[in-house]
Amino acid sequence: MKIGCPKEIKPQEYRVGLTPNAAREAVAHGHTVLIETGAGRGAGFEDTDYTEAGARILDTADAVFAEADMIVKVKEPQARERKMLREGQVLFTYLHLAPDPEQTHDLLASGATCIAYETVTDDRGGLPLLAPMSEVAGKLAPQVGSWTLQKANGGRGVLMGGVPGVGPARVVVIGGGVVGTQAARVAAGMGADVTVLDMSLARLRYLDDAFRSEFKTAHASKGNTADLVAQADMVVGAVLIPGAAAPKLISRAQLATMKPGAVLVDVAIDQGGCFETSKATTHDDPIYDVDGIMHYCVANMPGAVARTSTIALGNATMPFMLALADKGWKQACADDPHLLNGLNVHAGKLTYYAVGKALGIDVTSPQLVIKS
Ligand SMILES: NC(=O)C1=CN([C@@H]2O[C@H](COP(=O)(O)OP(=O)(O)OC[C@H]3O[C@@H](n4cnc5c(N)ncnc54)[C@H](O)[C@@H]3O)[C@@H](O)[C@H]2O)C=CC1
Ligand SMILES: CC(=O)C(=O)O
Ligand SMILES: [Mg+2]
Repeated sequence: MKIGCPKEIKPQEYRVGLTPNAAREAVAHGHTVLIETGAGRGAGFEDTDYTEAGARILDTADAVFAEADMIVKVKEPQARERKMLREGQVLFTYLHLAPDPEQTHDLLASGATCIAYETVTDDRGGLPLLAPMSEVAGKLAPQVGSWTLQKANGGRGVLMGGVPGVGPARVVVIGGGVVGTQAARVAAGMGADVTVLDMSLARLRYLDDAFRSEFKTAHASKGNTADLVAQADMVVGAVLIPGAAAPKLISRAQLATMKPGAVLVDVAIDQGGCFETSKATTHDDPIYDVDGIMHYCVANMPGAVARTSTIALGNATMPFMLALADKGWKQACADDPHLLNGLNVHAGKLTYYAVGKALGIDVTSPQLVIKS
């Protein structure tokens, strides 16, 4: 199979879909690997690293899309990339379709087969291709949130760890999954007073067992959430219902109950955001103010630490990329129900129920699609 990897074109996105190590493995499996020139540079990989791994360098994204049977990327395809997709081609990348009707319609129109990293599952109920980027974004959240809390950035002017005689910042994390756990650990490590809210009692039990000395837990009832948010200096939004649009957990009216200059970091923004006032921002212009509350809503946070993120993502995607290339997408998905859960679009049909529900589009069962 010909596997193509274009340079990412989303603003300030420096990750790349294939590392030289992944390219080397694919070549060892008998595949041809096509890399757009400069695709890896932002993550510290030169064209020569790829040619030494046995890949071929092409001059343009158009050439990569035209020749490749499968495109491996990081971010959801941008409008220009969507025009280059074609029937029969496989796209393997993050998609986040539920909050993105335009992208969904373009992918359906392309006729391509689109497998979303974020809905591939594993045996333990996890999301193995989302987890590494959630670990990164979770660790970044208190870092960017503490920067936003600084006075010059519109924040409250509160230091995360406080100083002797002055208490620490209060940080509330809503959603105690991968992002939430990492965010809570880093915020606690910075000396903040941290509480993690989750709907799942099983998850709260686990967090309490593992991290009781570092942070507190609370059930994410509306009342608890409202009380804690009103006292918070920083709130991190980290909830997920896989593949679905994020539930809105803080309304605009609630902002008036918060401390002026408090900070909302909405990591769940890639699924539409979990605060009513969230709208996606970029690394170029990451923060904005609504009613005196500072919002940070960058939808590709891990792009800021592109080298760490690229290597972590590549470690996770490699076995799935190789299965898709070795067996073809249909057989690979038939053999692995977890990979089949990643199938969101095939030949003009939507195949993921939570996306169909969010966008009001009919869904065809992925099991039916692989039998056809
Ligand atoms: N902005 C960015 O750059 C990035 C965003 N993300 C996003 O971060 C979000 C969280 O991802 P993960 O931590 O990997 O998900 P996860 O599945 O590990 O954790 C989500 C948690 O939210 C909880 N939850 C669901 N509904 C809730 C509610 N109404 N109230 C309280 N808790 C609730 C679940 O019980 C679960 O523990 C996702 O939307 C993901 O796509 C991930 C990486 C990068
Ligand atoms: C998960 C995701 O959307 C990202 O890493 O950018
Ligand atoms: Mg994202």
